[in-house]
Amino acid sequence: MIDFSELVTVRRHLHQIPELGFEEFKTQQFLLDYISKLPQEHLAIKTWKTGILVKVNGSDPEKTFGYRADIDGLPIEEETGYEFSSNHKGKMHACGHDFHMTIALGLVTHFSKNPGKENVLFIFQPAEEGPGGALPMLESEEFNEWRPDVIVGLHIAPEYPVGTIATKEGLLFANTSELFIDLKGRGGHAAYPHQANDMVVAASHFVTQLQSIVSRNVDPLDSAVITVGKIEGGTKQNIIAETARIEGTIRTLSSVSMNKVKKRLEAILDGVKTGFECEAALDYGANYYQVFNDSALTKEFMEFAEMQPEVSIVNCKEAMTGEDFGYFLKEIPGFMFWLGVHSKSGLHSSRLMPDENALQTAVNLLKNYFTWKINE
Ligand SMILES: CC(=O)N[C@@H](CCC[C@H](N)C(=O)O)C(=O)O
Repeated sequence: MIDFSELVTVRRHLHQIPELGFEEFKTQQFLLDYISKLPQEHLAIKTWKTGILVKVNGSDPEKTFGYRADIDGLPIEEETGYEFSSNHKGKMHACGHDFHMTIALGLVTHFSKNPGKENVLFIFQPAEEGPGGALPMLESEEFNEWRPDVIVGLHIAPEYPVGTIATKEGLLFANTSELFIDLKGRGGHAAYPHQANDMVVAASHFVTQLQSIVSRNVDPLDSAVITVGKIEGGTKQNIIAETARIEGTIRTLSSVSMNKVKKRLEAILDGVKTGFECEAALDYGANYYQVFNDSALTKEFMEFAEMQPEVSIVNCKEAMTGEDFGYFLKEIPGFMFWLGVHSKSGLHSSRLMPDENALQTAVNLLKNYFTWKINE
C-alpha cells in the first residue's frame, strides 16, 4: 500500500529545495536518502552527475521498462504563499518537477516491495529546463548499461482537472532552441546621441522585426513561436547603452521550420548589425528534439488508462512546449502524457499551485500500467 499522505510530505519537502540544472545536489541527496530507506533486495542504484538511476530487478527479466522524472527547478521568485514555499531565494519548482519526482518515488516504493518479471528503471534526470540533461544522460555509460526498452514520462498540466490524462499518438511537444544575442556598440552621454550607437534602440528594432518571422515567413498552416523573455541593456537612465542582451526561445513543429526561422532571424540580425553599425554575438544555447510518441504504445496506454475508474482520457493537440524527453523518445519507444493538476496559474508562473490529489491519480495509474507491462 502506498501512503499518499507521506507522498504529500515528500512533495512539500522537494518543493522547498528547488535547484537549477546540474546544481541539484540537495535534491539528489534527499532522493538517495529516501530510496536508501526502502527494501534494498531488488534495487540497484547509480548516480550520474546530479541525477540518479534506480533499477528494480525483475525475477526473470527480458526487458526493462523506464519511467523518467526531471528534477530541476526554475529561476523564479515564488509567490504562492504556501507554508512550504521555496527556501531557495529566487528559485522555484514552477514546472511541476517536484510532482514528477514524487510520483517516481511513489512508484519506486511500490515496486521495491512488489517487483515483477521484468525490470523497471526509474530515471531521475537533471537540467530539463536547461541546459538539457536528457541527451548527455542518454549517451552516458551509466544509462546505457541499464538502457530501457520502453520509456514513459509525464508532465503536469494546470489546465486539466485532476483525474484527466491527455496525450496523443505522434507529435506531442515542439522542437525548441534557446536564443541568446549580445549586441555591442558605442555608449555615450545621453545628450550626445550622434557620438554614440545606442544598443537599447538596436535591441528594440531587432525584437520588433523578429515578430515578422512568424507572421510573414512561416506557413500559416504550420506553427512557430519566438518568445523573447528577457532583455538587459545599459547602465543608467542618462547614459546611452553600449551593450544589450536578448534572451529567448524558438519553438517549431518541424526541424525544417526551425532551420527556416533561424535563417530569417540571422538575416534580420545582419540587418541590425549593418543598420546600427554594431557587433552581435548569436548563441542558440540548448536545442531540444520534439517529443514524438510511439503510436502503438500510446494507443495501448490510452486504452489502458480509459479502463481505470479514476481516470478520464483526452486525445489532445500538440503543444509548443519543449521537453528534452524528446531525445529519449527519438531512440527508445515510449510516450509522454499530460497529468491534470488543476491550477489557476500555469507552468512557469510564480503562483503555480498544482492540486496534490493528482499525485495519487498518477501513482495509481502508472503502478497499474507498469504492473501489467512487467508481468504480461
Ligand atoms: C514543459 C516545459 O515548460 N518545458 C520547457 C523546456 C525549456 C526548453 C529550453 N530551455 C528553452 O527555453 O527553449 C519549456 O519552456 O517549454
